[in-house]
Amino acid sequence: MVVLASTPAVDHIPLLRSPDPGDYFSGMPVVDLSSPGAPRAIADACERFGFFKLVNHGVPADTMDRLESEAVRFFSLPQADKDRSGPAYPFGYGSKRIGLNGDMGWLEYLLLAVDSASLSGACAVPSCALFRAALNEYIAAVRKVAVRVMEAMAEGLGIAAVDALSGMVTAGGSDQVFRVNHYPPCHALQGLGCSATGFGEHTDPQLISVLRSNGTSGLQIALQNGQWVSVPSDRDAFFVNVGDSLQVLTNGRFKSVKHRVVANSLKSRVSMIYFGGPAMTQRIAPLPQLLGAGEQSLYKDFTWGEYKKAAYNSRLGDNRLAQFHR
Ligand SMILES: C=C1C[C@]23C[C@@]1(O)CC[C@H]2[C@@]12CC[C@H](O)[C@@](C)(C(=O)O1)[C@H]2[C@@H]3C(=O)O
Ligand SMILES: O=C(O)CCC(=O)C(=O)O
Ligand SMILES: [Fe+2]
Repeated sequence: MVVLASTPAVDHIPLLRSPDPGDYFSGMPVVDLSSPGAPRAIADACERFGFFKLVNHGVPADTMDRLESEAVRFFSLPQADKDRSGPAYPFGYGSKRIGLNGDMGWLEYLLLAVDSASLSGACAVPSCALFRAALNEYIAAVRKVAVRVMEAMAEGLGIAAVDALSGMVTAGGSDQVFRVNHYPPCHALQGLGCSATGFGEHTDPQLISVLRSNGTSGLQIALQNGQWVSVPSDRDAFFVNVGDSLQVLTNGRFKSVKHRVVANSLKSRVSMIYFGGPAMTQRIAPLPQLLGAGEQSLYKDFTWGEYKKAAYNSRLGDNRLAQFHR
């Protein structure tokens, strides 16, 4: 991190040295979901990086574009109108503050509850009918992709029950969240050789996160050796993250990937992310089918409800799983 005499606009936002363009992720696994080799390729990418790019996923470009343009329209509203959709917690519009424990980023966002395959009936935000329709269409589609990916993960891991993982997000009471992030350009830092932190480094607590962004890069992931690399944007693809809970279910075989977003000084970034979490009472422990003879769980026993509570009491960059290690 760099310390600069910052401008008032970015006061309280951590600054990062601009990524070296040479640090683009050249070894990115790209998985074709329509190919017979997808299960093995997905499992391999989750073991090596906890992250991969997904193509040929079958979600029409229109579905993605419609939501993107409705989101852009929403984030262009006057601040007072957007604030009427707040606060962010438990669900709603938020700006710069992330979580409830003092984290800040150069972004604004909508955090939304998902109920089976659409926005939760109780979720009044956003109030615009077109935006809600675009959200519901997109959420239904991305959730299907998440289910297909989790089925492929189970197959790639050699588990006979195809729904061993996906069943956790399709079960009644599963805890699914949807988030739309907008990172405005951070003009104040143009030419200064550093960038504002859009979304600070963290791992996602859930099982799986499926992200789609516009054509503005900014997402970075940490490789297993600790090196940060930038993920080139691709508006036609999804990017899939392994979350903490999936790392535990696989007893550490799949890696929960550390990631962050760096704001661009010239262009806005819009991302939409589906987070697949299980029901609050779901026990999070290594699947017995994955434990070799005599192999013990690396983790203490806990439920998703217990883990979520601990996660929401933690700071963004904390190693949340550490307290659950045996
Ligand atoms: C600082 C925080 C924000 C977060 C809750 C937390 O206390 C730690 C985990 C964060 C995270 C990361 C992934 C998702 O964006 C998110 C919605 C989630 O489930 O966990 C956020 C939380 C948030 O923004 O509220
Ligand atoms: O907005 C992005 O590109 C990623 C944000 C993220 O990691 C998150 O919301 O958990
Ligand atoms: Fe994340």
